[in-house]
Amino acid sequence: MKKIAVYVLNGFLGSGKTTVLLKMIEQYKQENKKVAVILNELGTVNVETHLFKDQQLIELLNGCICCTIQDDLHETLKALVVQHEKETIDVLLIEGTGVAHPLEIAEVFAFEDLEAVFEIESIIGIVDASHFLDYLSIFSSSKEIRTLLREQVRHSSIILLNKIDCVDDKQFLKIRKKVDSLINDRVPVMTATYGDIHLEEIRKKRFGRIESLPSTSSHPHHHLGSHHGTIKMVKIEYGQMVDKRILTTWLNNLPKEVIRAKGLIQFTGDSHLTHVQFADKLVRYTAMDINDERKPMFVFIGKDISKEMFQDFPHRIGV
Ligand SMILES: Nc1nc2c(ncn2[C@@H]2O[C@H](COP(=O)(O)OP(=O)(O)OP(=O)(O)O)[C@@H](O)[C@H]2O)c(=O)[nH]1
Repeated sequence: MKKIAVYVLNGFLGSGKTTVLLKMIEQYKQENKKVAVILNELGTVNVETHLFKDQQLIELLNGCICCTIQDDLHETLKALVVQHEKETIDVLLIEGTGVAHPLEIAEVFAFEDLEAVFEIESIIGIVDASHFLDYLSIFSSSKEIRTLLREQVRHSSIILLNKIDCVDDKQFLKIRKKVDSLINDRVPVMTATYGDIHLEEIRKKRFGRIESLPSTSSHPHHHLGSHHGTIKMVKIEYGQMVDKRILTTWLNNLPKEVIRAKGLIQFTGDSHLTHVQFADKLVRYTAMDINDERKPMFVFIGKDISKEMFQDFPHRIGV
């Protein structure tokens, strides 16, 4: 039986994992490949299911598959093995949470029952070129986040510097130098804007067997414990229409502990929902299909955040 090729997409919050994932799915579809996707979210909800129309999507929610719900990943993979026996799955794409440790995802594949069926082709470490250096600065981030960022880069087998459109040549060289200092020279570094990578390039640069992934052998079943213990997700459900200008101002003034936010919102006067993204300190809106009838909601991800911090959310932006 042909093995299922596995790609783990890893990278910090908002770095562009979903963007890259969608580009990869699109290309595999053009090649008529059967793709399975596992998407992991820290919280109880995935705001972005509408982006995966006509795609088998397995959502693992409410924890990190690299630690707290690693068993769920194992069970999901076992179910995929059963599915693979009936209809061949060519590729499995796994998107970790923005705070996942890549090796702890990869180590699940070392179980004997899975090793025979899956082959990790690459751990793609997606780096947000627009904010990587900022996040690594002691003035902007906690030690915990800085350590996690370095670990995510160190344990990737391909680095993808995304959001290249947001940096000039000088900044790019600085980021490249920093990334190079964290990886060994066997690890290829690619660049992308909105995840515009070509599968052919990714395939050429793959590492192949899990044993040869950087540092895997020096990390045998060793958990990093609290590497993202204080990163929390808070969900807010919101029934009213929202004024766009007020929401934008509110998001732009969120406390710095909030690293990422995403949501579905109905703006005043609209009959459709809008997908709201707050990443790398920028707010982006995308109008959604009028037939999407999900309830408006918002999730916030950040260090030591709590629901109380957002208690006045509806009063502030409701009209
Ligand atoms: N300017 C710019 N924006 C980008 C690029 N790639 C992604 N984005 C935007 O950055 C935001 C975050 O991208 P996602 O793909 O959702 O990031 P993610 O890593 O999946 O985020 P998490 O859900 O936090 O894990 C979205 O609004 C994207 O449209 C890029 O190359 N350039």
